Order: sequence, then structure tokens, then C-alpha cells
Amino acid sequence: MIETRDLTKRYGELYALDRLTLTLQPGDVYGFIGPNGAGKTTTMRILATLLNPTWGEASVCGYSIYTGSKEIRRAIGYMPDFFGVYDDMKVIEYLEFFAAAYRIKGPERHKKCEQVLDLVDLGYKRDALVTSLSRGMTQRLGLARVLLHEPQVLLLDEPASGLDPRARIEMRELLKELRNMKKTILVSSHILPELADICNKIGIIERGKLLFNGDVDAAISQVRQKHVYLIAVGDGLNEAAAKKLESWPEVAKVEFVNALEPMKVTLHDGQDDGSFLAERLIAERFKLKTLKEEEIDLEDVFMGITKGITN
Ligand SMILES: Nc1ncnc2c1ncn2[C@@H]1O[C@H](COP(=O)(O)OP(=O)(O)OP(=O)(O)O)[C@@H](O)[C@H]1O
Repeated sequence: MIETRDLTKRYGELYALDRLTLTLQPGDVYGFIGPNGAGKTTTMRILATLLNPTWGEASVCGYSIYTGSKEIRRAIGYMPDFFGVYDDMKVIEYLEFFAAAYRIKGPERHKKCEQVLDLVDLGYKRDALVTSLSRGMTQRLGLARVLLHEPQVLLLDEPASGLDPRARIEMRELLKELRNMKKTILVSSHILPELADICNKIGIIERGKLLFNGDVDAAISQVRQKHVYLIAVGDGLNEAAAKKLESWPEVAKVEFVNALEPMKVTLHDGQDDGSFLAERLIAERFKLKTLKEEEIDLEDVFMGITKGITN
């Protein structure tokens, strides 16, 4: 559905996009994640045929961005990160205006506008002025607008940016609904956890370079090279257990965060199965109260990949 190969955009010496290669299959929801200035908007604008790359290939729905811009524009819904709404226009008028631009005619036009309004839960704002809508509602209206012509592919540039937590959740629910409608979606964000649970694939981009391309679990295991376990034993014997643990060759280090929390036991590189810890502690007659692998925060994954740091 979307394919890019060595897609590159240069502004003078700056590589806004540096040999981006990725593929989205039909039905994929691809989270495009990167800090400000990473190249997300540049990618979306190239795919939407609004910007020419310096070199490289890209196609959407089988049409090349160089020769098929008319077809691509018909097949996609592109929601930019910032878009204007018109003063003195009601919500329904705004949609009718764009539906007319998409050449949706007669009763079908009205039906379509009502349908997309319902989908984004803005039916009750039909007669409100677009300028009176909150940021979250404006974003939902923007999404309604790009759904009017029933595109198969959606390019959504930071749809949740600037929204409060509640509006973010509503936007996420809406994206899930679009996913269930089998749309192919490229959605960008600078926050990984925001997209992790709705996307089947993610790409992490920084300074124009795709640093990671795959699923969320693969991103976690790329960052996690060392395995850390949280361990606590009963009868006030944590110190004694720590001494024992430190004597085992698989254990790299043991740390106490504070007296109330379990100790952190880090295994050596390549040691990814910690089940021996339970067996041996019990064999040493410690009463095991806690033993679990430390969860890795998705923010840490993002930071780890974008900075090339592994913990
Ligand atoms: N017209 C332009 N002229 C010069 N440099 C540009 C131009 N447009 C974008 N850039 C640069 O290209 C790089 C990528 O920008 P882009 O807007 O694609 O990033 P982004 O990932 O979408 O960031 P944000 O989250 O801030 O929107 C940035 O360094 C930006 O300053």
C-alpha cells in the first residue's frame, strides 16, 4: 500500500530525510515516531505528493509519487499537523464544502457528511461554528474531513498533538475504529506509548534516519540487552540473599533502591533467562516474596533507540 525506497530530502546541507525505506501492507497501522524535526512531516508531505523528494522512490496504492499524484490524492486522506479552519462557517458547512471539492454530489453529499460526523462523534456540534470548537474537536473535524471520500490510506501527522489527556484517549479510540475499518494508516507522534498499543508496526526516526523498523516487542528487545529482576525475600534476609546472589557467576550486580523496595538484580549480557534465581534462592532456604522481571518503560525504549543507548 505504501512503499518507499531510499527516499531522501535535502535542504542545502541538511538531510531532512535520509534514505528512508519502509513498507506498509494493506491494513497496517504504522506508528511513525520521532522527536521534533526528525523528518515525519517531510515524509508525509512527500507521500501526499505535496513535496518532491531530492531522490529515492515512493509509491502509494501502487502509484508512483512522480507520475501518479492525481490517483494518489484520490486514494489517500492526509491530515497535516496544522490546518486552518474557516471563520464564520458551521461544522456541517465546512464538511459540505470539502465534500463538494471531492465532487461528492446531491443527497449522497449530505449523507456522507452526517456519516463522518457521527464517526468522529461530532454530530451534536453540527451547527456550531468551527472556530468555537476545542482543539480536540477541531482535530476530530480535521479527521472527518479527510474521511469524506472514503480513502483506503490515511496519513495522519501528529493527530494527538496539543490535546489534553481525555482528548488524546478519544483520538486513540477513533484510530482504533479506523483500524477496524481496515484502513492502512501511517500515523506520526513524538510519543511512543501513545501509539504503541494501536500500531502493529512502528518506525523510529531521528534526524531523517530510520533507526528502527519493526514491532513494539522487537523495539524493546533491541534496547534491552541486560535483564533485570526485582527480588525480595522474607524474614529480613534481603542483605544475606544479596550476598548470595552476588556470588553467582550469572549475576552482574545487585542494588538496593531503598529498604522498602525489592533489590534490583542485573544479569550479565546474554543471560536472558532468570528462572535459575528462584530455584537457587529456594534451595538456599530463602523465602521468596518477590521475583519478577523489571518492566521496561516505552519512553526508555524510545530514548534508548534515538540516542543509540542501550541499558
Ligand atoms: N522548507 C524547509 N527548508 C529548510 N529546512 C526544512 C524545511 N522544511 C523542513 N525542514 C527541516 O527538515 C527537518 C525535518 O523536518 P520535519 O518537519 O519533517 O520534522 P518532523 O519530524 O515533522 O518534526 P515536528 O514533529 O516538529 O513536526 C527539520 O530539521 C526541519 O527544520
